[in-house]
Amino acid sequence: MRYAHAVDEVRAAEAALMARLPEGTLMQRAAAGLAAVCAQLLGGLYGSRVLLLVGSGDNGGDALYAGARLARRGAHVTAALAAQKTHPEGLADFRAAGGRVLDYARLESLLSPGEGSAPSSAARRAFEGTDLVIDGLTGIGGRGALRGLYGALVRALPEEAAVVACDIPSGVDADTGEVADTAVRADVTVTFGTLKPGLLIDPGAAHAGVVELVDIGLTGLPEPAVIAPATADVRPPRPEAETDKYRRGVVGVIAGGARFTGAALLSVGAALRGGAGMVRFASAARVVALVDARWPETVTTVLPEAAPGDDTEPDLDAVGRVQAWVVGPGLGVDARGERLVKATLRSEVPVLVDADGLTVLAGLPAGVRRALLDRRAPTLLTPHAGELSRLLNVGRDQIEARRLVHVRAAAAGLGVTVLLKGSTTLVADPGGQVRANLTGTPWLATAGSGDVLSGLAGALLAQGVDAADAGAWAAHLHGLAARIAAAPRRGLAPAPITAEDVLAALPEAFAQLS
Ligand SMILES: NC(=O)C1=CN([C@@H]2O[C@H](COP(=O)(O)OP(=O)(O)OC[C@H]3O[C@@H](n4cnc5c(N)ncnc54)[C@H](O)[C@@H]3O)[C@@H](O)[C@H]2O)[C@@H](O)CC1
Ligand SMILES: [K+]
Repeated sequence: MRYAHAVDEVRAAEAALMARLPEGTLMQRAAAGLAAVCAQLLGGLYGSRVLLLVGSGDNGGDALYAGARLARRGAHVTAALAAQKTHPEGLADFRAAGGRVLDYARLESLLSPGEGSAPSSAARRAFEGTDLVIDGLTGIGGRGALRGLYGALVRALPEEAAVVACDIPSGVDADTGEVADTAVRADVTVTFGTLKPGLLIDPGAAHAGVVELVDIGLTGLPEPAVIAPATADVRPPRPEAETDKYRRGVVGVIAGGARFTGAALLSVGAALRGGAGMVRFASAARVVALVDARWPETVTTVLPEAAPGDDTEPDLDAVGRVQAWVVGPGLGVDARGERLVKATLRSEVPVLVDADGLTVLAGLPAGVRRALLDRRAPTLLTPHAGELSRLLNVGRDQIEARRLVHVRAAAAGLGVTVLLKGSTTLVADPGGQVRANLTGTPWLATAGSGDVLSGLAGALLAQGVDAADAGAWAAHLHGLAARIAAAPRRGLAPAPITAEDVLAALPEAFAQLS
């Protein structure tokens, strides 16, 4: 499990600790950890060329002290001072260790653009041959787009050098993972005390590379703002010898309609492979026939079409007893879809609403929606950014840029658990805790993969897993399955996959759980 804390929480814990320790102790601990990771990456330090990017705050101080440690062990270290004033004691130590300083004025002239925003050839020449860059421009104090020389410096970095970010890649918002404009792309981020949410959530996570946590002795941190389960933390119930199919959990899937049938097939398949004892499926006759043919182990029910104008609630009792409902994939957003979404939400078992089911919810008057979602049993909504945009009435771009903020707002505002799909899938509880999934892969961005996720999470809900774990564990397994499908053998380059491939790889993903 990886834990991340918000910046305010880190600062409060650091302040309490600093008050008890001699001045500068924490920074020395941070710098020692940073230097150790850099030394390991470089292999031999002697004669290696290291470039420090030094900003105006303590993040720059960490980089200067770490640079001094590397210089004392024989590395050629240059500090590019991107601010007029940098950490004075750190700079003095760096100079005393024999470090070379590229001061602000010199850096400014090196970076003064030739054409457009491309780095000047002078900067390229100056940085040529660098083995390793240590990014100490901004850490948890960074706000908004990189200003002054920072952005130009980051854009002028030599491509061949390894990049180690100090605490968080500069340009990434530590609390949200937002990247306003330019941000450092690190191979490794060495972070101190605890992870920051921006290291776990895209787009920030994609800039962080491998995240190494250095213990600086922080204690008294509150409950983490974001947690990221590891594979060992994913523990779906295992059937025991005496478990029968009903006790393992029965999932009811209501999916597919006049236009879409594939979504129903994928969702049912994933529910079957997700460990449920039985899957019941209900839909229009045409979809039921397809499900019967593809998944004969499913118990199916044809839902009669309502006559125009007839808004009596569908009889879900006719489908049989279930321990959780999955409603929405390919359902359609017409009156039929609306009646089915309402009927499942009025039941007393956990409900997962996905895809068209979410669009239906978004279209309901707020009061009706609130009443439907005010239920005792767990409710899990699984939107992608577009569906969440409709639910929150916020632009899709806004959601993509600030995923953490919006998934939390949705869970708190709707009073249910919300799983936001995307490059980093996030699952938020109404209470504010968020789980981030680290197994995602861009190969998952393929039609139908969300239908697989909904069936899988539904199967976990039916087995009694709570909504936040069901969402997070399903996302984890789904990501593992996609990776297995994309690169089935070690050493193979990943290849494009379909949702069917993800479905087929689910048993192997389960096999990786301890
Ligand atoms: N507080 C502590 O106890 C410890 C802090 N440590 C380091 O200190 C860092 C936090 O230091 P600070 O609070 O000084 O903050 P930072 O060094 O992260 O950044 C703050 C400085 O950067 C400038 N700045 C912010 N956003 C900018 C932008 N977009 N463009 C250009 N300039 C920008 C601000 O004006 C300010 O001068 C941590 O990330 C960590 O690296 C470590 O030494 C461990 C101990
Ligand atoms: K940094």
